[in-house]
Amino acid sequence: MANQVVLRSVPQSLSAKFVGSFAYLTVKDRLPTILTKVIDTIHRNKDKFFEEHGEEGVQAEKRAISLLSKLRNELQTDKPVLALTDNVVDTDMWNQYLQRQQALMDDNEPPSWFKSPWLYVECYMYRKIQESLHLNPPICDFDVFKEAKTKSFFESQQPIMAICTYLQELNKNMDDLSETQLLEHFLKLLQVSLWGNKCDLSISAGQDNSQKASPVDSLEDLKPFILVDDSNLVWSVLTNGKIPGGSSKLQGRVDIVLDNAGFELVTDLIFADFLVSSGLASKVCFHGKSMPWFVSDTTKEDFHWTIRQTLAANHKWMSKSGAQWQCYLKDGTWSYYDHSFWTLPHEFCDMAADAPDLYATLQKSDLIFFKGDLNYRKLTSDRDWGHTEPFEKALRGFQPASLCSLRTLKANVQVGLQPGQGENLTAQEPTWMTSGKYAVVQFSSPHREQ
Ligand SMILES: O=P(O)(O)OC[C@@]1(O)O[C@H](CO)[C@@H](O)[C@@H]1O
Ligand SMILES: [Mn+2]
Repeated sequence: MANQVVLRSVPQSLSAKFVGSFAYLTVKDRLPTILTKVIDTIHRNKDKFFEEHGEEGVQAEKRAISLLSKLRNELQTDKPVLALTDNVVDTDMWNQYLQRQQALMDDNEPPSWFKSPWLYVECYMYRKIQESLHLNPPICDFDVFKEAKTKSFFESQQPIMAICTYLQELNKNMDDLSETQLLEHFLKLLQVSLWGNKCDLSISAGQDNSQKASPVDSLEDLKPFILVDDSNLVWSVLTNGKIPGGSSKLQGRVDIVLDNAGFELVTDLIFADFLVSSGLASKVCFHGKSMPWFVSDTTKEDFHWTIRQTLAANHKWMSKSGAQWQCYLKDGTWSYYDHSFWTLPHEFCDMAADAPDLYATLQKSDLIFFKGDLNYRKLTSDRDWGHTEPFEKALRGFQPASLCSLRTLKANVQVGLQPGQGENLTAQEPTWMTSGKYAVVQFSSPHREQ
């Protein structure tokens, strides 16, 4: 009974079926463009495939491109979404999900690109890119987005140096900090990690070669764009409910569900370093993607590559930071995990039932940070919620531990706002939900008293 009431009160999924919506424009314009870039990347790497696998590599390249061109055509002409055929670890999960989507369709129509939920078809596109490679074994490990991720890391060297310098200076003085100073630094580094999610991948972009292009310097100007700021509740968890002046640190386990590689990943590593070196946390578990995903998302390879590059940098504080991070990984203070659930199309409220092992892992955490926009869409089931609906309600029972979303807005779902706040923003700036200019630090806890 109660379940039926909950089901009926869930708003509909965002979808390209709403012509003119952001979902519609993404499926119509952005996804085919991404597919075209993927095809181009594979083609440009033809010589590499030949060098590595001979003629077989070239044939694999041709077949993969042909599958991807077919996919792009199916997308653009709103053809049915097809079952996967690559027989790998998550294939059955995807095909079962397709059946679930089928059951949701009116008049027994097949799920399709413009009629099904946006979250589903967008995730499906990235999984289909992977299928086109899985079906062509010599090139199945090729990361079609690697070049873009690498470029974004190298283009952000200036702010990366600045933030590593900030971290190392802070670490030197950590023992002398008062609780109030610790809180100040915590807020700064949390916000650096938050704005690291901005779509251009670099907070200091456009300030060209200025030496003082530190992400920390921009924070004050960015504050008005944080629409919900629950940082005090996050701090409260990390200090066992003590406000500044007290001296109780959680020293527990923090999990970070990562989003993008490049500059954002570095800001997450910096934040994680601070949490450990300040004693606020004793352990940090990172969660990344087990396949190339949404162009810039972090895979295991990206994670370790980034740390190696930071260590190898010709910059004292960057290099010191990288060395410290290697040590944290070696001694188990930090650990990296991936799980196929993160690259499934499921809303996170499905996790307890569909990936109970991952849910149980997260339940062991004291505080989980979810980075970025896609994680927010999955937390809130990517539905058309009213802006004043409570975050807890949109989570629909997903509550493995205290959690905090650090997200810049790049899709039109936003809950937990004050009455009138969303309407005012819409009146002033119609694209406020998709421009990446605004952000939220949104917290929820199973132990929350209010
Ligand atoms: O999760 P992220 O990296 O912050 O953003 C992912 C994203 O770029 O992809 C989708 C649009 O195609 C949106 O959810 C969002 O804008
Ligand atoms: Mn991403």
